[in-house]
Amino acid sequence: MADYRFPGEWIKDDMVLQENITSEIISRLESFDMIQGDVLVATYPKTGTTWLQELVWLVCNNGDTNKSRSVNLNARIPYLECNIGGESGLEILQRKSPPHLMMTHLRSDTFRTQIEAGKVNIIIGIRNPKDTLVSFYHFYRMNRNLGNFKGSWDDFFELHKTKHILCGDYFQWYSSWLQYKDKPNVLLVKYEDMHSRMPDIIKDVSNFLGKDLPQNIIDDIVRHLSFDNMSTNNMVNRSIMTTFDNKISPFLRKGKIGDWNNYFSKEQSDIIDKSYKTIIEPLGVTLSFE
Ligand SMILES: Nc1ncnc2c1ncn2[C@@H]1O[C@H](COP(=O)(O)OS(=O)(=O)O)[C@@H](OP(=O)(O)O)[C@H]1O
Repeated sequence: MADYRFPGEWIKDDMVLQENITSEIISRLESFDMIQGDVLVATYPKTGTTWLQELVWLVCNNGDTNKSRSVNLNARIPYLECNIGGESGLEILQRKSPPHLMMTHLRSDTFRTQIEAGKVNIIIGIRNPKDTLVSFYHFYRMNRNLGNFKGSWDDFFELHKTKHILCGDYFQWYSSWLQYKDKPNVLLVKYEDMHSRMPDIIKDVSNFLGKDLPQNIIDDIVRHLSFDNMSTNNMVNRSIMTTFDNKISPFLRKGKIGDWNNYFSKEQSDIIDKSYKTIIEPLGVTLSFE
């Protein structure tokens, strides 16, 4: 098999991070003061981050779909550790007045002090690992920064098995965050629930953040968040990002549950099932795969 591993300088604390995510940004994040009312969306890549960010922003902004259609999502909920266009999400955030809405793909270790202080509201997004990995595989293919990954699905699966994947191993990542899931300032949102009962999820997020939205606004948000609407909305579909080649695979690709059935062998599926049963379920979390 060809060597698809990343260069050594991309590895920090046993986790692969893009080279522009520097140790300096990470140490600044460790000491960043998060205050009452701030909201941190924490997700492993490809678990519905964008979908959840858009939902959270709309809940916090009284369902203002006009504004969300005219301002890029990265400007509304900065991606803390990522350096886009010469500045990190943290720098973008610091120009805004609080309360701060922010997103991270880092494991919880970086934010231990802020989590334990209990002020920031944390929303952890999760999706079943099989669909997550398939989505990640296509993301690697369309991402110019990742050399438009040329390997096969099997090659990609092997990379994940050796944990040599952006943001590290799915299971390790969720072990780090799910230990906090029962804290009062933490809410867990499942991608599959956003599919099956979006109005309830909007209400759960609203209650968690102390917002009370009328039914007509909830209905507007549900419509705005449909896959068809988001795929054609340039403020969320990442079509303006030059690092992504949407012709290879669109950022909003299929948006389905169970697409993994088209990729996984029985052996690959068994490997993921085993980790799911030994790592995720004992943490009190069950996920839908179909
Ligand atoms: N509205 C809506 N409905 C259903 N599914 C949606 C929606 N918005 C985003 N998605 C799907 O989420 C996947 C992208 O995940 P992320 O946003 O976490 O990607 S990233 O980490 O920010 O790069 C990616 O999944 P796949 O289609 O399976 O690749 C997106 O299609």
